[in-house]
Amino acid sequence: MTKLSVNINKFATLRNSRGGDNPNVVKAAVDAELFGADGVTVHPRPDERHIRYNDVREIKKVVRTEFNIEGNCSEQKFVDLVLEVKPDQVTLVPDALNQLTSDHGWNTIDHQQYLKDIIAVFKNAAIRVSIFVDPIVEMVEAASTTGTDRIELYTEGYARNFLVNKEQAIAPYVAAAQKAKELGLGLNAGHDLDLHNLKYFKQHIPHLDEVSIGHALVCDAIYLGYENAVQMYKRQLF
Ligand SMILES: CC(=O)[C@@H](O)[C@H](O)COP(=O)(O)O
Ligand SMILES: NCC(=O)COP(=O)(O)O
Repeated sequence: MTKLSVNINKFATLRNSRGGDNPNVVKAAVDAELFGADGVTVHPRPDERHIRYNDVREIKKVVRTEFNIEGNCSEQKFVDLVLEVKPDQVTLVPDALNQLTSDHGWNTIDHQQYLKDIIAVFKNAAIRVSIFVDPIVEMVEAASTTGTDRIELYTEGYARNFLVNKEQAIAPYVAAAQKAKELGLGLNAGHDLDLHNLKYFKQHIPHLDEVSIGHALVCDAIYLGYENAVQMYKRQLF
């Protein structure tokens, strides 16, 4: 079974646009689970432009499935938050400061020692670790030496190329996923997955543990309703 973790960052973006508490992000987490999600993801950024650090603490209190916190571990504030909140999973993403959204995976070869050290910090706190990587076999191989439990394949390239040539788009992901399986790494995926491209991804990579989806799911929820949107995404994963 591939789990659907709903990324609720975009609820926070909407809330912050008016400065009040509508929509409430804790309710967005509770409802994601109520509507069938298998997990909740948040990605706090240093400027707190969407999910705030304090939201993460409040959301942790209500999540009954799996809580995944993504972010940049070069920020000590992020490391401290994760160690305090103790989610089920932390996903380490090599974002630059003020980046609009995540746009690349780790260079697991150049940053191998750094990753080993920081992953050990989270593993010592009994938090499962996943690292964000591009679909490159060599990066997956080096990831497997860092002590990470899982990798998350960065799927923006897949989503973009899917519209042009889906066979070509999926090919590097199949190769990276096979390598991860061979090396005993768990496998997550995310970024720009949507109702058009998700089923094909899952069909070609059946041993996928989890997808985290936010932007497209929240956009679909505007037209379809939140409950419908969550359930439609779930159905793509059967
Ligand atoms: C790592 C990743 O792909 C997601 O966390 C995505 O970047 C969402 O972050 P934003 O909501 O800030 O775009
Ligand atoms: N890890 C990816 C994620 O949480 C959501 O990415 P997106 O669906 O908002 O592009």
